Amino acid sequence: MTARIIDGKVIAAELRGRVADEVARVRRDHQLTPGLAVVLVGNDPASEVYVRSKHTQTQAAGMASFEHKLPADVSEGDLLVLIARLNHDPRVHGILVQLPLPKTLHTETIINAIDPAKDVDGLHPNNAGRLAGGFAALSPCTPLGCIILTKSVHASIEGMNAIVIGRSNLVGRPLVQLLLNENATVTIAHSRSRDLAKLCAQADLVYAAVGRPEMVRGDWLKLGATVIDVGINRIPVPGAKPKLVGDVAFQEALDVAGAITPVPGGVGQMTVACLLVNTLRAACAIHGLPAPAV
Ligand SMILES: NC(=O)C1=CN([C@@H]2O[C@H](COP(=O)(O)OP(=O)(O)OC[C@H]3O[C@@H](n4cnc5c(N)ncnc54)[C@H](OP(=O)(O)O)[C@@H]3O)[C@@H](O)[C@H]2O)C=CC1
Ligand SMILES: Nc1nc(=O)c2c([nH]1)NC[C@@H]1CN(c3ccc(C(=O)N[C@@H](CCC(=O)O)C(=O)O)cc3)C=[N+]21
Repeated sequence: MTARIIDGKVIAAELRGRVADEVARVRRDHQLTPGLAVVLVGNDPASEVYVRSKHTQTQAAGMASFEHKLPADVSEGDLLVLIARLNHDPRVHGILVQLPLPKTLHTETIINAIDPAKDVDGLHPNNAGRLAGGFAALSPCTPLGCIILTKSVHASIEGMNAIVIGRSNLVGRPLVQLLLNENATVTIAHSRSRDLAKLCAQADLVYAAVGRPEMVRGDWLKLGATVIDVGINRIPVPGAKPKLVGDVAFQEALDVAGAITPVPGGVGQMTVACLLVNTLRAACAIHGLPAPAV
């Protein structure tokens, strides 16, 4: 059996196209141009690639893009001043502070300072709490992308057994909440879990969000399982640019899974597309417009 490869590039491009159509509509009918501000502290090269692709795609969708690059030694006070300014800027509807922040900054203090209405990462406790309560919220982009990719395979995931490996605030935890909202049966695994292979063997849906290259092996998987690989691991290659690999041993999994996302070209593509969706949604909500049809 060879698994179907879920093409994140195609699905993300289609979603970005729908966002661009809706952006054109709100610009025309409501003179509203959604705007996204991205804050990058320090100059981690991997982060810069991601920030650049967000910038390009935001503009391609007809939205305004604002970039703020701050030195790694910026003070917490200065960063909080910038966030307050973005909170009050009427051109800005989405604020994303790239994580992780340098150790000298207190992440919780920074995230808490973002206006929850502009929190397109869904990390503010207001949004995280709303999601956990099953209420409407801005939800984190990567988990939203994981659900869309899953639904490209299964129209309904009600009653399916899902395992989420990883419990970070950015990925694992909110993904668990979204899966529960879809009526899946969810197992949450993490670094203290015992016998991951046995837990995976039960799962119709496997989500790997760990940050350990190729940790999930092919023989852990149930035959025909749908595998969504969130991991982005950069493996150094002498004399060449680093190779990207996921948290799943892709070649092994191909023989067992029913469908699988590649790295790159899978979840990462959806994260950026969903960021555009969240920015559009935030802009409409802030302006009292009905939720957009994406
Ligand atoms: N494709 C995309 O768009 C995105 C990709 N990523 C990638 O996804 C991966 C995860 O990111 P993120 O959630 O931010 O990472 P974190 O480091 O914040 O969280 C990793 C999670 O994995 C768990 N874990 C660590 N080691 C093991 C192990 N041996 N067995 C089981 N669980 C383990 C940790 O458990 P514990 O809680 O016990 O420490 C933790 O919950 C990374 O590769 C990251 O680059 C991240 C965001 C977006
Ligand atoms: N506040 C915050 N929110 C985030 O959502 C966030 C973050 N901080 N910090 C870093 C992680 C990582 N992340 C990625 C998003 C897209 C790709 C992506 O587009 N990947 C391409 C490849 C890119 C390449 O070639 O380098 C792909 O998988 O096809 C990767 C990684 C978002 N994160």
